[in-house]
Amino acid sequence: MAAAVAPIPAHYLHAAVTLASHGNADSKSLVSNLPRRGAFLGFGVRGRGSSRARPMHDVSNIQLRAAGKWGVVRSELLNPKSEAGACGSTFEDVPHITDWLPDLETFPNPLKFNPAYSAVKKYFVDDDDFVAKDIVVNMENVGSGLHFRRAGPRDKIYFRAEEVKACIVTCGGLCPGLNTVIREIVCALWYQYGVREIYGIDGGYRGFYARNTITLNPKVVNDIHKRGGTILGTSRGGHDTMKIVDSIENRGINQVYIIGGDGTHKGAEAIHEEIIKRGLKVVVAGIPKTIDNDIDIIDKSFGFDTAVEEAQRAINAAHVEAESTHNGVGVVKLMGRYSGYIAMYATLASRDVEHFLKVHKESITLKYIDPTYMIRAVPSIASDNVYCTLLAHSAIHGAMAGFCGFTAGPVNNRHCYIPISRAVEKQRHVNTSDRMWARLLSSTHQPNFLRYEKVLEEQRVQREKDSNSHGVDLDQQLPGLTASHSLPLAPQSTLKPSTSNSSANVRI
Ligand SMILES: Nc1ncnc2c1ncn2[C@@H]1O[C@H](COP(=O)(O)OP(=O)(O)OP(=O)(O)O)[C@@H](O)[C@H]1O
Ligand SMILES: O=P(O)(O)OC[C@H]1O[C@](O)(CO)[C@@H](O)[C@@H]1O
Repeated sequence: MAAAVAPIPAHYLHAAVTLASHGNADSKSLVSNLPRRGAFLGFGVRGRGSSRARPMHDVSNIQLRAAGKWGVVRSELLNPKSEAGACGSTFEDVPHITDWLPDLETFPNPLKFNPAYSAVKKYFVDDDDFVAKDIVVNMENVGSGLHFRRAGPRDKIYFRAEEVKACIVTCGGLCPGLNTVIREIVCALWYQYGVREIYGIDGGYRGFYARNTITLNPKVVNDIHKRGGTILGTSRGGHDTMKIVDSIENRGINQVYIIGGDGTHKGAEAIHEEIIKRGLKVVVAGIPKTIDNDIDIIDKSFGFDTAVEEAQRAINAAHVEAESTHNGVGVVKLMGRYSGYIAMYATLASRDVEHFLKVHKESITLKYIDPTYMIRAVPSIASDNVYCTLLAHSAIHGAMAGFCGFTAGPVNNRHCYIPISRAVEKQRHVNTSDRMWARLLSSTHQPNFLRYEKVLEEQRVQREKDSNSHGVDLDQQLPGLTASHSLPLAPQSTLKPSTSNSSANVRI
């Protein structure tokens, strides 16, 4: 039985190669202990509405109380509303429809009269609640760092049910859970806020001006969460800001729910800015979707857990194939673009990996499995379904409360409204110098690929210890690799069959 390589450092992470399994998970917790004593947070921040500054005792859910009055710098409507608070804290707020339409009427949130929700103690979120991006603190910097507006229903809303005309669009690649988000936006608008006009945009951004809309209601979406894909269709390209906003204006749409990845969100930001320029009473709400998990700030994107779960099936198959053959090697290709998270988590979850291709100058039997499109086309698993529900609810509560130009998502497990510009500022990718990577290497008994010279040195020492007892020349383990390479997959070209799900005999 031969062994194989995984994971591969971030910039190479597209394929995970699997084989022999190792146990020995590193169970160290990533999160350091939070201080037990209460921390007094008295911030001088501005919030919507006003309340007294109070001490807070739970730094994992910091609720920042406003000390001053709300104010908007109208000349800077298109920039993120960033506020500096005490202790080096920054409050990155999202736009609000009153920023450009200051005299809008407000209405009581109908959830007050909803039998399910009215029983909940303190159901409405305080307007001046924020969530800390970094919750691991030491006593000297408690409360510092970035904070985002907490998501959730507000007691006052800016839309009457009968005036709402909402639309939903899905863009970019497929991702498990898309249909669940669509379903929950429709059902929550319908049942929680009494909205009756909800439309689906057919086939991504270009559907705004090139296609007819699809009428959505709870009956139409009832079972769609059990299916993969998106009932609305999706596409890449076709973003024409002017045409899209013309279509929004002409159709009288006033709530736009945009589900997509970073490209989609850049498009959403452009639509939001054009809406402000035209002074329309229209809110744009983003729901981050990416199987790659590369959207920064939020804890995790929906569909990711489903993708990792589904990847296990391919990895298991590769493992069985490899184990059943003399010198068997299984190679599994996984999606992830430049981020590498699916490969990393799938590898860590399965541990079906061994770190080297040992060179015995004999044939290996290589089985290559490409499950990429299968992984993103499946329906979402239970945990993703629940997550999608919360995302959809966060988005509609935010839109009904007049927030806009935001994307909704969990930050340290608390749902927030994040300015789109901030969410797409940079793409996240696997960090090969953080604890998770170290955990992965240790759990799968792999060397630190980034310090190749050191690895070679360690091997040399090991070889001396082994005193040639195995008859393996370790100098030949990684043929063709120079110290500048970080990826010990020298025979990569031979490991890359042209067809998917193929098998090959490779001599190395
Ligand atoms: N910079 C941009 N400005 C405006 N629109 C954009 C921009 N980048 C991408 N878009 C639009 O967003 C849509 C989706 O973009 P893209 O294909 O990059 O997928 P994505 O949203 O990043 O999702 P995925 O994670 O699946 O790749 C396309 O319709 C594209 O035209
Ligand atoms: O749908 P397409 O155009 O084949 O794109 C595939 C890409 O889309 C994603 O699934 C999502 O961005 C990537 O992981 C993958 O590289």
